[in-house]
Amino acid sequence: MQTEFTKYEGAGNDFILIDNRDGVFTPDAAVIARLCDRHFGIGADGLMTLARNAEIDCSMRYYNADGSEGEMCGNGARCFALFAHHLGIGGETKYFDAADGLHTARICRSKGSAGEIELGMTAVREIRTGEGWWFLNTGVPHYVEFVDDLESVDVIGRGRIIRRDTARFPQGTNVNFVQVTGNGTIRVRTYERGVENETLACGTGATAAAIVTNFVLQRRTAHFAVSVPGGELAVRFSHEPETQTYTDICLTGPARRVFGGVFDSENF
Ligand SMILES: N[C@H](CCC[C@H](N)C(=O)O)C(=O)O
Repeated sequence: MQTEFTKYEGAGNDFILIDNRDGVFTPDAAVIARLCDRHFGIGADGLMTLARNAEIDCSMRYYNADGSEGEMCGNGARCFALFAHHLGIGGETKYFDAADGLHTARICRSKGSAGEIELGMTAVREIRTGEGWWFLNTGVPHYVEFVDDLESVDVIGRGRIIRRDTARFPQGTNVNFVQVTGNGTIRVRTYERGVENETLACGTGATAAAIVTNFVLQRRTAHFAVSVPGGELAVRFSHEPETQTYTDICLTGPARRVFGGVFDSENF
């Protein structure tokens, strides 16, 4: 069977998008892992399907490069919204759900294959802290640790160990190292669940890092410029210091269609 796909990237976090409104594509972990393989497949950090939804514009499902399902992906969801836009689905603001809940995505700018998208995130859950680390769920689980020099961190080596530390993080966790570079500016490097290499950006990770920075430094700053290896993201939110609640969280950043093609399922 021939399946059409489109490749997108958001700040260098790259994805295979499949329009599955006809429901013909059946996600299978081994097939997804093969499609995401950079030598034997198309190559990507993850794969997303777009399905019909009777109440809202559409539904997104996200799979990591190893074929495991993730509840949400920030960079992926911006790419997903632009993909929906390119397919002519919905208005300027898209309404869709992911496994973590409902999302809105406003297409702030769209020109040719590229766009700027403001994505509404679900409310933060499970903030907790340990010695020198923080943990929270911004759609998917995130570990956050502050460092003085981001360049010298062994992101893959340390990330691999922390990611699978199920004694502390029962569902596993994405791992973020954060350097504060100014008031409202941070740099982040992430090692994700379900991907073997360091990704160039992680949207839910950038969001988690901005929230923890606010939480730890007890600042009123609720606007963060987040620099990641693959580009620049922005995170803003409403913060209630008395109860430490974070709501109306928005992640803004780029998304771009890179190329499209067809694969033959029999080969995967
Ligand atoms: N790249 C992502 C996160 C993917 C989710 C994932 N790695 C997991 O927790 O399973 C992002 O931009 O938010």
